[in-house]
Amino acid sequence: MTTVIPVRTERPYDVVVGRDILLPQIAEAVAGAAQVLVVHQPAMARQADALKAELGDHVLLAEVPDAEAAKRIEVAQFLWQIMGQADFTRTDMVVGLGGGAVTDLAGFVAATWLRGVGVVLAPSSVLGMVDAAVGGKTGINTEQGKNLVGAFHHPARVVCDLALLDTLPRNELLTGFAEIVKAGFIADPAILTLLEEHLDVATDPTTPEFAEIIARSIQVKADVVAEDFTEQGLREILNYGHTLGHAIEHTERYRWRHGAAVAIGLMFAAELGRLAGRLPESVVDRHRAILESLELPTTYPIGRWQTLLATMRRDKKARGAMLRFIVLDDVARPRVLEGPDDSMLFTAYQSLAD
Ligand SMILES: NC(=O)c1ccc[n+]([C@@H]2O[C@H](COP(=O)([O-])OP(=O)(O)OC[C@H]3O[C@@H](n4cnc5c(N)ncnc54)[C@H](O)[C@@H]3O)[C@@H](O)[C@H]2O)c1
Ligand SMILES: O=C(O)C(=O)C[C@@H](O)[C@H](O)[C@H](O)COP(=O)(O)O
Ligand SMILES: [Zn+2]
Repeated sequence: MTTVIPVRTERPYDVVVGRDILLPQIAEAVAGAAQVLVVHQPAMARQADALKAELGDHVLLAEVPDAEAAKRIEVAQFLWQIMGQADFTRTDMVVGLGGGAVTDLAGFVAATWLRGVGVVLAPSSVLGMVDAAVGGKTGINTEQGKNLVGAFHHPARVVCDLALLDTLPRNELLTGFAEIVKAGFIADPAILTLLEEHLDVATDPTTPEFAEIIARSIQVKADVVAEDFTEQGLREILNYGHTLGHAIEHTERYRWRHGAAVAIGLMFAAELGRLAGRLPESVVDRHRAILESLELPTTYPIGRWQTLLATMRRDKKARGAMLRFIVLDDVARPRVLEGPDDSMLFTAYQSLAD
C-alpha cells in the first residue's frame, strides 16, 4: 500500500511512502528536467545505477563519503564543480539518495546552486524518512558545530521506499527511532503507546505497525513545518533533545550517529522539564524506558560538561548569551525554557552521568 502525506507549505509537496516505489516515483518527479544529478551514499550505489539505467544518459551520478563525512564544504564544492562542468541550469534537478546526511547535503547543494534548483529526496534510513528529508532544512557541518551552514529549501517530492530498509543494519534502524520517540513526546502519544505495546512489530519494516509509525512521525513533522517553515516559533519543538544532542555529536567529532546523540539529549531535556517544575517524574522515566527498549543510549560521561556547555552556546535557538531549550510540561505539551541557570543545567546533566 502506498501512502501520500501532503506537506502544505507555500510550495506544497508530497511525501510518498510505500514499497518498491523508488524508480517510478523519482522518474515522475524529475520528468521535464534536462539533467539530473543523483547524489548518493556508497550503500545506495546499486539503486543509483538502476536509476541511471531507467532514466537515461542525462543522469549524472555522484557518490559521496558515508555518513557525516558527506556534510562538509569540500563535498559540497565537489558537487558544485560537477554541476558547473555540466552547465547545470535552473530546469535541472538534484536527487538525494541515502540517509539523512545525504538528504541534508543534496538539499543544501540544490538550495545554493544558481540560488535554488529543484531537489527530490529519497531517504534510505528510518531517520531520513521520518525527519531529515521532510521539511526543507538543509545543511552541512563546520569545525565549530553541527549544521551551522545551511538553507531552507523545499523538496519537490520525498520518496520513502520501505524496501530500501531491507539492507539497513538493525542498529542504524534503531537510531532512527530517536526522532520517532521525539515526535511521540512532542505531539503524538499514540506513537509511544505503539512502541510500548508492540515493540517487535513496530520496529520490523515489513509490518503495518511499522508503516503506521513512519506515517505518524512524518505527519507530525509535516504539520509543524506547514505552519512554520523557517522556524520563527513553532518549528523549534522539532529541536526537542537536540541542544545537547548536537553538542554531543560535535564533541564526538561526528563519529556518533545523530539518533544516538539525540537519545541522550532527550533524557537531558526531559530532566530539565522536570527541574523547571512541571514535567512529572513518571514522564521522565517513560522517556528512559522507551529509549532503552530501543537499545538507545541514555547516559554520558560526567567529565564532558564544560565542553558540551560551550558548544551548546552555538545552538541556533540561543539568543546572544541566553540558552533556550525545548522542554515538556507534559506529553504533547512542548514549550521553550529560556535562560535556565547553570546550576539547573548541571543538575539535569548529572542525572545522565554514567
Ligand atoms: N534536515 C533535517 O530536518 C534533519 C532532521 C534529522 C536529522 N538530520 C540529519 O540527518 C543525519 C542523520 O541521518 P541518518 O541517521 O540517516 O545518518 P546517515 O545518513 O549517516 O546514515 C547512517 C548510516 O546508515 C547507512 N545507510 C543508510 N541507508 C542505508 C540502507 N538502506 N542500507 C544500508 N545502509 C544504509 C549509511 O551509509 C550510514 O552509514 C544527520 O546529519 C542529521 O543532522 C537532518
Ligand atoms: O526540522 C527541524 O526543524 C528539526 O529541528 C529536526 C531535527 O531533527 C534535525 O536534526 C535538524 O536538522 C536540526 O536542526 P538545527 O536547526 O538544530 O540544526
Ligand atoms: Zn534530528
